[in-house]
This record gives sequence, structure tokens and C-alpha cells, in this order.
Amino acid sequence: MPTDEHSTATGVVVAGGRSTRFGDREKALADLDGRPLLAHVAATLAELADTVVVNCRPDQRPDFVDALSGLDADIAWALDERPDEGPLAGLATALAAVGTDHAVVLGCDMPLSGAAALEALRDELGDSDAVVPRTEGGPEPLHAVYRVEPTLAVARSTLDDGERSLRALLDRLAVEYVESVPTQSLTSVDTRARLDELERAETDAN
Ligand SMILES: Nc1nc2c(ncn2[C@@H]2O[C@H](COP(=O)(O)OP(=O)(O)OP(=O)(O)O)[C@@H](O)[C@H]2O)c(=O)[nH]1
Repeated sequence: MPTDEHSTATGVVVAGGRSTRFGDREKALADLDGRPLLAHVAATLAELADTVVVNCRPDQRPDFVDALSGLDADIAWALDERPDEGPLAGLATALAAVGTDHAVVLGCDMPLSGAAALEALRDELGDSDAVVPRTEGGPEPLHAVYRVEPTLAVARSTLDDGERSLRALLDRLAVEYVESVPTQSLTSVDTRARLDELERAETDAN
């Protein structure tokens, strides 16, 4: 549970993707170290926020409810009215359900994201619309902090202009880029092979 200092943040998980690279399973429900990836991500956000908003398709929700059943946080659901419109549309749907000044946002496939790394991003918000990690591979908009009101307005106008990418959103926001975020926190699991690697690393570490 967060301290009072953190009470103006809401956690957001964007989880309405199809996991096609993962194979025949929903990656958010895949198990790492005894818990679904979605539960890892939501638990990290619950360290920073009282409420975690989960954005997904309506058909995903029953299994996601089960996956999050042990979590000590208020879960709010932001369901995509139209599926498969992309993560920017999912983020807009989620932010519309947020009642706080800013949101800490993660993709459902980032089980190693750390509360300390996210907290450090939050500390950089200042007057910016968003704080986003950046690596050699580019920005990481689904491991970031967004000021809700301006981001939602810009996300909607970006979508209205026919743009679907999170990078198009970032191009239109006042973004503070941070290059010091630990690589581990930014690890995403897109394939079964990647998950197997993480499982092996966990086993070796224990
Ligand atoms: N709401 C919503 N979220 C999405 C959509 N596409 C991707 N996401 C989410 O955005 C994050 C990054 O998604 P990707 O890994 O790029 O795409 P994916 O569809 O999950 O997986 P692939 O089909 O293998 O590309 C994940 O948390 C996804 O659940 C979408 O159309 N709608």
C-alpha cells in the first residue's frame, strides 16, 4: 500500500493485446515464479497507488479477475469498447477511468518492473506531461508516468487524426525522457522463449 505522499497516483495496466508472438496463450496469464505476469505488474503498481486500473477486452476480464484475486489493491476495469485498436487506444480508455493527477502505466508483459524505478520516474514529473524511459531501442511508453488530463486530451486527438502508435502520442506531449532506468525493470515478455529465459534466471538465482 502506498504512503499518503503517493495518493495522487493511480496504477494502470494496458493489457488488451492479442499476444500473437507468445503463441496460443494469453501472455498476461502466463506464469512466472508462481504468479501470472499480470499479477506481478499489478502488485508493483499497488506499491505506488491505491487503485490499479486494468485495461483489456471484455472477453479477457473473467480470467484477469481470477489472476488478480489475491491482490491487496482496488482494481478498476477499463474495457475496450472496440478491441484491437492498439495500445494508444487502450491507454486512452484506461486514463478516462483515472481520477488522480497522474498515472503510473505498465504493459501487462513487464513482470520485472520495479516500484523503485517507477517511483524515480514519478519524481521527475515536474511540469512535464509525461516521464518516459529511453534506451538505445527507443522510448518505453508502457513503463512510464503520465499526467492524466493533458495526456488523455492529446491521446484522443492523436487517435482522431488516425494515428495509433504510442510514439505519435509522445511526439505531441511534453515528455521528460530518462535514460537511467535499470534494464531489468524494462524487460518485456513477448515470446515463450523470453519467459523461459527469465524462469531459468530465477532458478539460477535461488
Ligand atoms: N487495449 C489494448 N492493448 C493493447 C493492444 N495491443 C497491444 N496492447 C497492449 O500493449 C502492450 C504491448 O503490446 P505488444 O506486446 O506490442 O502487443 P501484443 O498484442 O500484446 O502482442 P503481439 O501480438 O505478440 O504483438 C501489452 O501490454 C498489450 O496487452 C490493443 O489493441 N488494445
